[in-house]
Amino acid sequence: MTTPASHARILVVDDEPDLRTLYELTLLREGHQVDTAENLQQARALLEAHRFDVMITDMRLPDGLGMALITDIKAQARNERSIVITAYGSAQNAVEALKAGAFDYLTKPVDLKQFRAVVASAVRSVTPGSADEGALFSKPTPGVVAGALGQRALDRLIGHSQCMQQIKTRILKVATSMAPVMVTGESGTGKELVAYAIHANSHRVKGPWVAVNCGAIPETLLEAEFFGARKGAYTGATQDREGFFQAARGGTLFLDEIGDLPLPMQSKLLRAIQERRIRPLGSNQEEAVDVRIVSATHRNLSQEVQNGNFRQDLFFRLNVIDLTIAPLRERAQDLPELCQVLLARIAQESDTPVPTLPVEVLQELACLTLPGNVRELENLLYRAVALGDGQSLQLDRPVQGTTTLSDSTLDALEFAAAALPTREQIAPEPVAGDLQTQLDQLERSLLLQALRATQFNRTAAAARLGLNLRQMRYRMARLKIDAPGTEDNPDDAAD
Ligand SMILES: Nc1ncnc2c1ncn2[C@@H]1O[C@H](COP(=O)(O)OP(=O)(O)OP(=O)(O)O)[C@@H](O)[C@H]1O
Repeated sequence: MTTPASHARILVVDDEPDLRTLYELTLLREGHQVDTAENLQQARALLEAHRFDVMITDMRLPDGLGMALITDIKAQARNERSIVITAYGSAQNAVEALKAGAFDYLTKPVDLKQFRAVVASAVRSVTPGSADEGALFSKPTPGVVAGALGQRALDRLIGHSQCMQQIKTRILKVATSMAPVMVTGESGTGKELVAYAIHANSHRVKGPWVAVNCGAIPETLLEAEFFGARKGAYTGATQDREGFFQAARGGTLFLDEIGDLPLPMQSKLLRAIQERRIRPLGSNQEEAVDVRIVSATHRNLSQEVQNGNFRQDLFFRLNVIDLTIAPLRERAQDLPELCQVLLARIAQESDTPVPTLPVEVLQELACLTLPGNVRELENLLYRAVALGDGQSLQLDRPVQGTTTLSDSTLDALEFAAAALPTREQIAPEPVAGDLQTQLDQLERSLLLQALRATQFNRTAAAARLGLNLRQMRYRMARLKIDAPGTEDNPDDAAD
């Protein structure tokens, strides 16, 4: 019989009897089944005999480091989620444990509320059927599989180049832990799409997705925006306000353009991440933080650290796992598929037939440096469609540089182009004749245009169309328009 996810089987490893008992009682009270060990040897024996949902281990044990258990679990491809308890101030240990595959960590002295929250989060993330005796007779652990929402988020990332395939595999791998992820890549390479796919494939998918552009917030408002503010904390604060950390509780906080954060705010963010507590402006009470942080930057942050513009300790904290997206010019094989999908989207928005993409245009595109990557490609294609005769495309070349294609790139490009579906295969469904359907289609394309022009910020898109956010949400739901952050959590999305 499999343990229900909310009543998990948990192994606690700690050499201090009082702490062991405290953790055990806390977990029993939550309805979990608990086994305890006081050293590595006992823990290994228990792990050999049973499968658990979660293992909680102290870092320092009489016969070695708790890290060894995390490494064992990883090496044996077991399903246990490990939580490591580290001494206060040993940030390095926590980061190393996360890198070694720990699900999460806690710092001593352990706050029991936080302890329960972290365990609950680990239990929620466990693949059903992975623990207890039932699992001993079950088939080998399947690989990580995306849910429907997660799959859709992955599908939005167009491209089958080696880089994109690796990125998708890594998204699935890193999604299951709480370790902070940093997504790097040039502007327009899809960092936000990747970050959202991590959220959509994590056990936090039912929680909010809050995307923040750190570079777009005036410095004086940063603290209140991040941590919230109490009524009267500053002129104009007429009521209590939630910050990003509160809004993202139980979900993912995406900190885009993290390199733009000024140094004083970097210190405050570091403290919030390290201590997992925040204090809203004007409040004398701290609140526990329960968010997973994914950050992104187009800057070279190591360089920024060297130049003294970014705190090394914060970099270290945020960059536990890094995902780097190659620029489009280094993955020319993605170009045909990207053009095809983007052109189909543009055609649908403007209710015109999908134009053909002559191979010469494709080659011309592949020669461009495209510093703005996919976003720039999108804009180029928009202009090309507008300038074209409705059948074939005409490229309005940007002023920025070009590169010469190597023979292998040309081959890859031609191969990828040949594998694309034909125009007939991707032609949109013919429009049904009735007025309401046609009006719906027109409305849909106008909403999509506004959303795309505002990076899917629904508030800004609504304003462009003279609507309020509620009307926008209603129309998007009615016309089944998905946008990053709007599925499942319409109230918690980026805007
Ligand atoms: N692989 C991809 N497949 C489909 N669309 C993509 C891909 N990469 C980027 N895009 C599109 O390009 C645009 C920019 O993507 P996104 O905002 O995720 O990039 P970014 O790297 O976060 O950009 P910035 O650094 O400017 O914040 C979006 O419209 C996105 O849908």
